[in-house]
Amino acid sequence: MRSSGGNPATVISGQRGGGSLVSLIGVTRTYGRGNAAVHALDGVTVEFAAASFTALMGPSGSGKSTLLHCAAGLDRPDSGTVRLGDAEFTALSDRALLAVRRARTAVIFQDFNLVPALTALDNVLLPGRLAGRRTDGDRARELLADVGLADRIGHRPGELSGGQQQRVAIARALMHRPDVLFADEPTGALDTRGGGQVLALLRAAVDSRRQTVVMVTHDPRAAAYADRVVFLADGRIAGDERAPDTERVSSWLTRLGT
Ligand SMILES: Nc1ncnc2c1ncn2[C@@H]1O[C@H](COP(=O)(O)OP(=O)(O)OP(=O)(O)O)[C@@H](O)[C@H]1O
Repeated sequence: MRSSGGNPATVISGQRGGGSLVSLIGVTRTYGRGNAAVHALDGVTVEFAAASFTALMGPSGSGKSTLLHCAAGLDRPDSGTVRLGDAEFTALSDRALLAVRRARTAVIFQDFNLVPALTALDNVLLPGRLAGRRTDGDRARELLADVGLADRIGHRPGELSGGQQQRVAIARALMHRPDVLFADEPTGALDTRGGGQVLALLRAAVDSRRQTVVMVTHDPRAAAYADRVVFLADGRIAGDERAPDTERVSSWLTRLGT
């Protein structure tokens, strides 16, 4: 086990796969001011290697979602640096950041974020249409088949189970071949079977497509699909576990008071 108190000089690197793809150095994010200030991230330094699967865990309010959002460029830190490859998010204009995010990242949320009026196929095609990219229906159908939904492409979200909806969201996320998939409790609303299918797809994105996955989860069984678990407590890195298993992750969480 290794840990860092968030010292910017100590970069916790994500081994496995290639070198570091995503890095945060000395990142702080504070909400509110004065006595009401909440230090959601308090000097976090961490790297995520290319083609690796990392789970972010920790007690409620420890800063997991804030870290994910800063790493994904959805939120801007107050200080510190966030990089994706050679793109320094913290130095980019909003417009340039959006362009990098659209090209190289995808985000999967707990509540799927599908458009209820659109079919599975049209949901998968929508981000490309909004970004003005060429529509590739064959690829969308292929991805829906890959996630086990070949016979559901014409169904709307309301006609699909939670697990099926999340698999549509994964097909949508994979459409533009992102380097990094950020997932915020992607199995939080699913039963064990549906959650297992989603986690297997995220694992396959890393193993077969060489993509990088960073996932917030509260579930030690979900974390066991990852190569590594980074633990947060009070906005700081509290631990870093390689090749995690359910038991070790659970004992970490007990120690952190979860
Ligand atoms: N928009 C906001 N305004 C004010 N405070 C916020 C905001 N977003 C997050 N916070 C606070 O920052 C801290 C970290 O929040 P964050 O959502 O990152 O934690 P988390 O570990 O993901 O929690 P959970 O497991 O409950 O989802 C919390 O104390 C939270 O209340």
